[in-house]
Amino acid sequence: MSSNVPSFKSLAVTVPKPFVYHVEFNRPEKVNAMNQTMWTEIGQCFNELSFNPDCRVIVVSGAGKLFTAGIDVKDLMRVAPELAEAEDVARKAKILQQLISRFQASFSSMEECSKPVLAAVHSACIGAGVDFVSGVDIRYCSKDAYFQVKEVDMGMAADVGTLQRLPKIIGNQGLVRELCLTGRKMMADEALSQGLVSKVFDDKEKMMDGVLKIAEDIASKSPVAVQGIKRSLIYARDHSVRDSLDQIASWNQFMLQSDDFASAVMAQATKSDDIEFSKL
Ligand SMILES: CC/C=C\C=C\CC(=O)SCCNC(=O)CCNC(=O)[C@H](O)C(C)(C)COP(=O)(O)OP(=O)(O)OC[C@H]1O[C@@H](n2cnc3c(N)ncnc32)[C@H](O)[C@@H]1OP(=O)(O)O
Repeated sequence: MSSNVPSFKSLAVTVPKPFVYHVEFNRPEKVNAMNQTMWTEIGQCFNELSFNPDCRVIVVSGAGKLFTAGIDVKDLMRVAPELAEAEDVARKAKILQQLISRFQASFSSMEECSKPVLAAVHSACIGAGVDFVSGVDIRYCSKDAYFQVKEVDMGMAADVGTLQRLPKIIGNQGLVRELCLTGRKMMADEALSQGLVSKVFDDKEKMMDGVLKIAEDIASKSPVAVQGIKRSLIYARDHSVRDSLDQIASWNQFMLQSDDFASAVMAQATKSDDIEFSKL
């Protein structure tokens, strides 16, 4: 295995295609429930891959029978004694503030990662799983998949991304509220028709083949173009059109001077598809 492939306890990282990194949630015996180790490692993984020049695209999936059962509730309960010992509401709140901020930073790392992140979901994607997929660039699933914003059944408002990002992915605001307020399962066909996922595959095997092909296609493009597109789309989501036009003008005043632009324009003009871009 190349030294440029990070190694973790709760995530399995491989390189199935040139420049395509596959990150697998790897606690199959606990249906990929997210314990403290996994929350920490998710942040470390995407921060590391963001600056890894051998990585151009990242595909995330779950090992075993389902994508993820959400937060590891047993692990979460370990915070209870610490809270009980804290003197008063201000001290208890500080402990929770730190925990929530750490988890939020972990799930913002996919968005902050300069490389596109594609999620391939099979079977269940529950609770924190929906927070996670709301933070990636493109979602795919298999026919047996469902998405469940389960936090309401735990007596809490989701706090690591779903309520902030899902309404910007699904256009139907009433539907977002219904999903979050009832905790009902959104099945694959509904996820497709409402734009949460881009494609539904017959089964996990076909999904992984299909998603890796899409990732390979993206990885064959200029990394200057791909990283610029990701950054600018996220910027445009959060800013006005005017500000976003300024952002891309500032970006491209540098990036249009790159070798990638010159060689891609030449390849288009000469109808050549034999083009290799430097690592970024
Ligand atoms: C600051 C807070 C930040 C984030 C908060 C996020 C909130 C959420 O994520 S809410 C969602 C919480 N998750 C759930 O409610 C799901 C609970 N699990 C299930 O409903 C089921 O396990 C299942 C996903 C439907 C799968 O069922 P099945 O296939 O029958 O497997 P099981 O036998 O139930 O599970 C196998 C094994 O995994 C353990 N496990 C399952 N889910 C969790 C979990 N969320 N946390 C910890 N452990 C979990 C289960 O106990 C089994 O373990 P054994 O040791 O084999 O008993």
